[in-house]
Amino acid sequence: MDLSTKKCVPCEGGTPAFDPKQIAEYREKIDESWNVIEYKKIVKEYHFKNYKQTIDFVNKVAILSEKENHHPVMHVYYGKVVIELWTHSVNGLSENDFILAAKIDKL
Ligand SMILES: C[C@H](O)[C@H](O)[C@H]1CNC2=NC(N)=NC(=O)C2=N1
Repeated sequence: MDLSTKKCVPCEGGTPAFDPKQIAEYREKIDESWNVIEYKKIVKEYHFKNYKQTIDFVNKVAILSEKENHHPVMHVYYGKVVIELWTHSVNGLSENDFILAAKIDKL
């Protein structure tokens, strides 16, 4: 199943965050360059030639996030963006995080 073809869906309140087994399963569905941090979030660095390309990418991610109604934390540097994904409403990881990761990697 190509996660990038799925749509993020609002998390019902009370939905539990993914457990380590689910995280391991979904981890295999996204690029290996994503790192799982303490079973709480997934993080990936993107590198660019200059600041304009960096900001162009950030804007594309912002537009995608609005469309999916699922938003990453983005740390923006001169030629690098560090993207952190987790689901705030469950204070951990959900399928939405892995869907958005797959979509971001296709931008
Ligand atoms: C009301 C709105 O749907 C929610 O606040 C959405 C917005 N974007 C979100 N993004 C992320 N990463 N986690 C959320 O729980 C979340 N919730």
